[in-house]
Amino acid sequence: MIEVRNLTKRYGATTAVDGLDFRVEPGRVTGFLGPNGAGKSTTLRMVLGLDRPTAGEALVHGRPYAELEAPLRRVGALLDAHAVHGGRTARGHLRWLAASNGLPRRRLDEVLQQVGLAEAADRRIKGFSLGMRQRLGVAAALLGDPPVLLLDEPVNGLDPEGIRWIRTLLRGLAGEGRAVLVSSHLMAEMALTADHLVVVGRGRLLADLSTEAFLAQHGRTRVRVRAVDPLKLADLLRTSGTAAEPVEGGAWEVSGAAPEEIGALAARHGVALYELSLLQDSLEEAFMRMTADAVEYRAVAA
Ligand SMILES: Nc1ncnc2c1ncn2[C@@H]1O[C@H](COP(=O)(O)OP(=O)(O)OP(=O)(O)O)[C@@H](O)[C@H]1O
Repeated sequence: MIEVRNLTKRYGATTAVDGLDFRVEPGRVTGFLGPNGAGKSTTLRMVLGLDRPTAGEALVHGRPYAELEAPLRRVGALLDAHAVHGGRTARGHLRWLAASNGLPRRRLDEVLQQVGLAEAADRRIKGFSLGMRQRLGVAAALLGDPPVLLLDEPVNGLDPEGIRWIRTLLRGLAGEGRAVLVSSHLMAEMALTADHLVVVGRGRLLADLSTEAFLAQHGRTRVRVRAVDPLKLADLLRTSGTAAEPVEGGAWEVSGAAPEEIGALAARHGVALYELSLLQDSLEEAFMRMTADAVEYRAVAA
């Protein structure tokens, strides 16, 4: 388990992480989300002992990372897929990591197989595509068979098949009871992968709840309705007291009413419908709405 308590990091006048508190529980994938500059990477670096907190603490299995014995057996991490020696082969890179952590040699072939790099094991990393480097980074994270995994943007550079592979892998690892923390900007992907979300903005905690609860709290639902006679429908909606907005193609989007209510209303007034459907915000839309005030850099309209 990862536990972050009042975690704070200041760089001069910039407060990158501002009193964060959250836990990453075993048995689920926790998505770590936030706009650019929100403090995600800084937090992950502090969890891994690569940066020292200005205040507060980040604990893995109840201890700071630096105090863990054989850390690769306790927590696996993928931070920067480029931070590898290009002159080494994939197997050479993993062999060096395994030796420095006292891990058995048989793990090399197991993880190379698991990430789909068995064929490329003896090629030099400098010839690897970004996707292959990501896979190698995942292999390194899995090498010690750790109960905690921490991955910063693991799907960067992966093609659709690779993205699907990461999703299945992470869900499988959580299914085995591991604690998985994964940061990503790809909301559609997070909606499919993460059971739980920790959302940060300007270094502060904005939300810590299940993906389902996040969507229920921050996503809107509307009813899309389209009738044979658009003018009749418009009149009906206007007099019904619902909040309705016209959209393209003569359709309307109604908020604050269920499809059943709109359908029954239309039937009572003899308005034949072509379409009646419930629209739910995607995780991306819900996320954009909740973080709108916490975006550090945004395009300003000229
Ligand atoms: N070494 C550093 N020195 C000074 N400021 C830093 C340093 N590292 C990060 N920052 C600042 O801290 C803030 C948080 O940065 P961080 O990289 O943690 O955000 P992030 O959420 O990971 O962003 P992104 O999604 O863009 O990767 C930013 O304002 C950044 O400029």
